[in-house]
Amino acid sequence: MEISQVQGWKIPGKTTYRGVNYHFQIIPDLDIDIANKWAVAPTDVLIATYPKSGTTWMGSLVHEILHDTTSRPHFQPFVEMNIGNRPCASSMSFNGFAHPRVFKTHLGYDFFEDKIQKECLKTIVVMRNPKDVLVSYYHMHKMKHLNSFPGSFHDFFDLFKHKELIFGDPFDSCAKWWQQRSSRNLMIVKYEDIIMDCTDVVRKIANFLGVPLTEKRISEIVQRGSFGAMKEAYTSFSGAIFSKAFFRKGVIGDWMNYFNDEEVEYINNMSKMYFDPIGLSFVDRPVTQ
Ligand SMILES: Nc1ncnc2c1ncn2[C@@H]1O[C@H](COP(=O)(O)OS(=O)(=O)O)[C@@H](OP(=O)(O)O)[C@H]1O
Repeated sequence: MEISQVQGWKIPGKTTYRGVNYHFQIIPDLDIDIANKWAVAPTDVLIATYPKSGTTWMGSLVHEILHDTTSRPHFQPFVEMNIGNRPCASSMSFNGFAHPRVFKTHLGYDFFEDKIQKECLKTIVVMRNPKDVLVSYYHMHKMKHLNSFPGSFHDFFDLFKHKELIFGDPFDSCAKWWQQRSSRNLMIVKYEDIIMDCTDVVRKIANFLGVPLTEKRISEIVQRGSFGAMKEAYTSFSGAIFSKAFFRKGVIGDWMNYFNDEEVEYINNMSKMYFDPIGLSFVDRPVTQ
């Protein structure tokens, strides 16, 4: 399929702001209001990601660390958009949630700079290797709620090359967050590290959030955060279709089943350009331990 044909495909309600595409559910006064409406409480936590990088997973781990709950699944509101029937945080003026409140966002660092640097908003950023992100994002676009993207993975890759993806370019997003990695209130976690050693990641997050956890509780959180356990909980609550959007394969390296040689070369060059100079790298193949 030609890219021109795929470009005829309509991203539902696409709106563009400062050269980046956003989704229709995003509130229109995006530029000023989202962060401004938010009176940050000292215990608030923001989980920031480029889509398909492990947002739901981190949301669940953080919720369990903070709230010590046994009920599931947990849904944290997105700052900028409604998911299903759940209102976005800004439409509720960030009130009405149990403290400590946990919010999610796919927006970039620029939107939250003041909140993080001046108001000490604790922020956990999850990043994932962009190759697997693109494959996961492609599968999400195949779904009905994103107008069932009609093209192949290669067509989707072209949208990425043309900087047409919703929420912009994964390289831009990761590079901007990574450059802030020494900020006191910011913690960056790589999806691949959670896969490889979830216990260590849970311990570090608990430490960052100032929550003491017993070893028993840590292992419970890790077990409840496993792909199988989470998928089961979400499927029984929301049905298989919804659950498939957020729990598809959950592995490192699925990109190898989709990328052609040119795409591998293109994306490796992007990594050289964006990530090498700032010392950011990702594991992008399964690691045998
Ligand atoms: N517990 C656990 N373990 C391993 N992997 C997991 C887990 N939970 C979610 N996932 C994988 O994360 C991908 C979805 O990312 P997001 O939650 O960020 O999606 S979204 O942006 O909120 O739509 C999606 O990746 P892919 O499987 O590659 O599509 C999910 O399967």
